[in-house]
Amino acid sequence: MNTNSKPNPSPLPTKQNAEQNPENTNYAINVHNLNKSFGTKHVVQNVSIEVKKGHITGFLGPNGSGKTTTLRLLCGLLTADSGEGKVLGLNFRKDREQIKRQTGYMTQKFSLYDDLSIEENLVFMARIHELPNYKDKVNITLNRLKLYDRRKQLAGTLSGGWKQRLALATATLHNPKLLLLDEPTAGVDPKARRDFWDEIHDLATGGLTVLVSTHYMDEAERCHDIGYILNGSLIARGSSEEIIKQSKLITFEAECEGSGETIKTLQQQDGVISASAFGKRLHISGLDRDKLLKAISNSHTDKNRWSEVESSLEDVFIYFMTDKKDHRYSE
Ligand SMILES: Nc1ncnc2c1ncn2[C@@H]1O[C@H](COP(=O)(O)OP(=O)(O)OP(=O)(O)O)[C@@H](O)[C@H]1O
Repeated sequence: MNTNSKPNPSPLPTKQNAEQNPENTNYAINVHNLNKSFGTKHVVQNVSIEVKKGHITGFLGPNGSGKTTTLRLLCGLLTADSGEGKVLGLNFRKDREQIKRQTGYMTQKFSLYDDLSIEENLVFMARIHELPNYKDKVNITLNRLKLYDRRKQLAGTLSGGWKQRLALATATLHNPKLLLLDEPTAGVDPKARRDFWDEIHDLATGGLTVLVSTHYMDEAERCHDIGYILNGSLIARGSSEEIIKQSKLITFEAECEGSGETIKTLQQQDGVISASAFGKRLHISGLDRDKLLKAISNSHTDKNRWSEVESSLEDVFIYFMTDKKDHRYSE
């Protein structure tokens, strides 16, 4: 299956309704028709997004689809070419400085000073934010993120998980109302990722609104809502369950080891959007049940081993990335 080209499919229904009123104070973000170009490249195209206060929204999409640019536009780090609306109750184009002050931003590279200790990194950040009583705030943050015992350790000597924890500490030290996380768990182990997400949920329960860009399905499932961006357009928006349902994707699974040949045969069948092996299971997805059943019978696998299962978020995202236009969003 050729997945190299990435066309823009027609948008799926998004969660847009009367609640979009920019004055609605339940929303931390309520921005419409956001556009941004770099030279001739239209990187963010008419993106409209609303995020409730205290919600965690995940942005997914292929590399270069515009996730980071969208995050940066929303928090005032980049200027939009056009668009309107409010972020944290402020005009997102005119009040960028105020929005930035109330935003925490954690990048994939963690932006730490390796030659400073954990505590010195936090003190430095506190001074940048001109925080009053900064020593108290640093101590509270050290304790909250369980960094106190290591506070004298140089950041450059920390493992990936501890660096991530320190980066989260520096991004939240000033008690922001909005937290942006750009692929925050790339390269950290599963335990550190889990602890990180527990902390993010605690912060959200306390009212912090979180936007996170990620390539991980399990992280997407931990978000309250997801936005899928393809070629600069927001093509799907909702909870993971809603996105799976909206896609109308049908998936069959078989308990058998799939040889490369079987998978190849399945991939070439009419109506098959994706076919792949997961350990001892084969998985095929498409939009037309009859065509999928025909593909199964053409694949020389035991028909009785196949059963229809609920599509996963990963199945749906692979579907969004395929170039088989004839399969898209057919009723
Ligand atoms: N400052 C810039 N100047 C020119 N082009 C840029 C700039 N920032 C981003 N781009 C381009 O805009 C497009 C979208 O980039 P962006 O970083 O938003 O994508 P992304 O979805 O976050 O990608 P990834 O998953 O790889 O991080 C890419 O083609 C990128 O090269």
